[in-house]
Amino acid sequence: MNEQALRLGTRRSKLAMAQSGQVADAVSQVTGRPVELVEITTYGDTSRENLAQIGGTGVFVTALRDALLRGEVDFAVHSLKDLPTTQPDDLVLAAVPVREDPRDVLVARDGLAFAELPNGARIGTGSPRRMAQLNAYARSHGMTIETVAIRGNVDTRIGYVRNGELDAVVLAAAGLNRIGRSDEVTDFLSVDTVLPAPGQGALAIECAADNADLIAALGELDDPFTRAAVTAERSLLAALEAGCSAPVGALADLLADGQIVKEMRLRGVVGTTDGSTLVQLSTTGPVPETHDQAMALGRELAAEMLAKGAAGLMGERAL
Ligand SMILES: NCc1[nH]cc(CCC(=O)O)c1CC(=O)O
Repeated sequence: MNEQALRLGTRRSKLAMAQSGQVADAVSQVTGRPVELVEITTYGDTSRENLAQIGGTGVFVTALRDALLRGEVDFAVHSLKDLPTTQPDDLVLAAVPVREDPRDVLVARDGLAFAELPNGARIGTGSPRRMAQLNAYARSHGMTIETVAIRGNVDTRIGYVRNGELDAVVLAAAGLNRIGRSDEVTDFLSVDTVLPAPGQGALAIECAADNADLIAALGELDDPFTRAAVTAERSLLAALEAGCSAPVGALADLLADGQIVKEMRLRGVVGTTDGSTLVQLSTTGPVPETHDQAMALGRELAAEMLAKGAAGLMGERAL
């Protein structure tokens, strides 16, 4: 047994440390080698600028990828929804483990559910996708809400509710689960109301393309269904030519008849942040067995969404 430690490059945010720690344990199990966390600071961590202005969530990923390419670390763990859809040739996603809860959740004052928020409620989120869908829901249900652009880590966001600045914030269930704060959730938003970001709730374990032994070892942590689902979701995002800060939601899941998995369904949404227009479509097909088949499912839905005017809704990048 090779006892040399594997170096895992991670951001130092609480969420990144939590998910890297969990993956480190799993990698240790399958490789029999100790895993050492190497902290790397990214521009996205230090900048207080609006995410859309500094080039979207890719800013979190670049520094980790640079460390991988320089050989300073052996592998890295990313939130899949923060990964740009183009994969560099010299890096591979060696594993996409089983996805966590993909839903968005509400953390509101006084334990309120979304439908219980009073008129005029101020809801914080930095995500145009969440704004578009929350505003669309409010419009069609006779609610008035105000979506407020916020940034910061999970603690900062929840802090806006605790200090009374906002009535609620919207976060990903997976992130709260991973840092052990799921008890803060006051409402799980149905994916029929708010479709999550492509890849939300899933992690990607990335390493250098020439590291065949490590790729093979990490592959044991791969879940083929999660990989097929997130591949289809990200293919949709790429085919819409939307960036990671675009108002695009996507979720693929398996349709089963009893115990027997029949098909994969892919749902997609794109809208204006004020919620006045949403294009929301779904398609189903055989469960993809190859990367190309998963990509094709995403492209197919993108073509249908573009035919319904999706492109015109993505002009507004920021906020
Ligand atoms: N946008 C930042 C981000 N990237 C990944 C997660 C955690 C959830 C996940 O892994 O999908 C979060 C926090 C959030 O959106 O609340």
